[in-house]
Amino acid sequence: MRSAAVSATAREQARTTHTDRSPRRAEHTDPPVIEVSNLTKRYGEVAAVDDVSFSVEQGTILGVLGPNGAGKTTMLKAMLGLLVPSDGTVRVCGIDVHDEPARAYRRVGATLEGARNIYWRLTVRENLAFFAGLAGESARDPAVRERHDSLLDQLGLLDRADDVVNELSRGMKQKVALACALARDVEVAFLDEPTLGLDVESSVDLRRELRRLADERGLTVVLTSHDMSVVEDLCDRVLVVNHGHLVADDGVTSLVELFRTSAVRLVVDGPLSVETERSIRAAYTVESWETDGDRTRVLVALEDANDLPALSARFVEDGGRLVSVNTVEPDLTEAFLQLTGGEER
Ligand SMILES: Nc1ncnc2c1ncn2[C@@H]1O[C@H](COP(=O)(O)OP(=O)(O)OP(=O)(O)O)[C@@H](O)[C@H]1O
Repeated sequence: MRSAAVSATAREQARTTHTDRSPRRAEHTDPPVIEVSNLTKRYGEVAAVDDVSFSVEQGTILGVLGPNGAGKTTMLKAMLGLLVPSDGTVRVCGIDVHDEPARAYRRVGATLEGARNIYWRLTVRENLAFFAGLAGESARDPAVRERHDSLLDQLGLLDRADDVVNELSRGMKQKVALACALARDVEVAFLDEPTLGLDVESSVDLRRELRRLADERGLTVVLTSHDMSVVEDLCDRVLVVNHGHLVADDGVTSLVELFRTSAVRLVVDGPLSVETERSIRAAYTVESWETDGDRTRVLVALEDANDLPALSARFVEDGGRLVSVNTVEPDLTEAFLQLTGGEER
């Protein structure tokens, strides 16, 4: 993966390019399922969420990315009506979540703190029945029972359905929490870090199930994640949040496309004079240059692949030997680092 060294121009480009290019958006004519308008939440001097607006169409899986402390959880809580915003409004299924939280809540499932909100002394199936019951649904209703069985099956929990949650592993508890969020016939699911703590297989099961629910039932999903592979693999659209601001709102492919410039990693053994280094740095965008004994590793941003032979030739003109040349394609992780300034927080 590339460093964020050449990111200034790309970041500027990204900041001025964001908004509304969800591939699904153009296909829809229905009103959006979620409408967030000028949402702001301040804690004293800190604006955890700062004047954020966006809307989400039915059946979209929306990923919310951002470094630690960017404002993702605050945004999710405000969207769920769990905290009072300093400014702005949130409508879910046309209902203002702050004016009518109970009515909005009936349409929504959520997991916010892993498996902490489920009942560890009840069995898996009893938990699902309880959460469905909150919306007036009965687990004796064959349609509800079928939904629960399907969820448990897809998440690999069917054979543990009658076990007390307390006896399950941490990852399984996490999956039960997700099943509970979807136990009612909800239209929107808000999932904070849904794959955290899941093994690879469980994470894949969960992604598959969310995709199925979005495609077959039109479930709209908003999830936060620090796992780029989950977002890249699952989400139709990505919001990138930094310091409470929306810095990007786009499809995964389009976000990666913003940083289309490829990089080339060259490893050279042998001499490389100071003059050669200077002339390469003057002619190309060198992102990193590391020398370790006789070996030099260099990362160069290259706009045009046709420049590669000339670049390689520059590295061997002092008599060195080219050990390897690899192109490095941009991915969502790189796009994220560039959009957020590559900050480790
Ligand atoms: N109850 C609170 N009181 C004061 N400040 C808060 C409170 N909740 C959040 N904050 C601040 O708001 C900012 C955003 O926090 P938030 O938890 O929304 O970030 P996040 O993007 O979810 O982070 P992480 O990825 O670490 O979970 C941070 O600066 C945080 O310290």
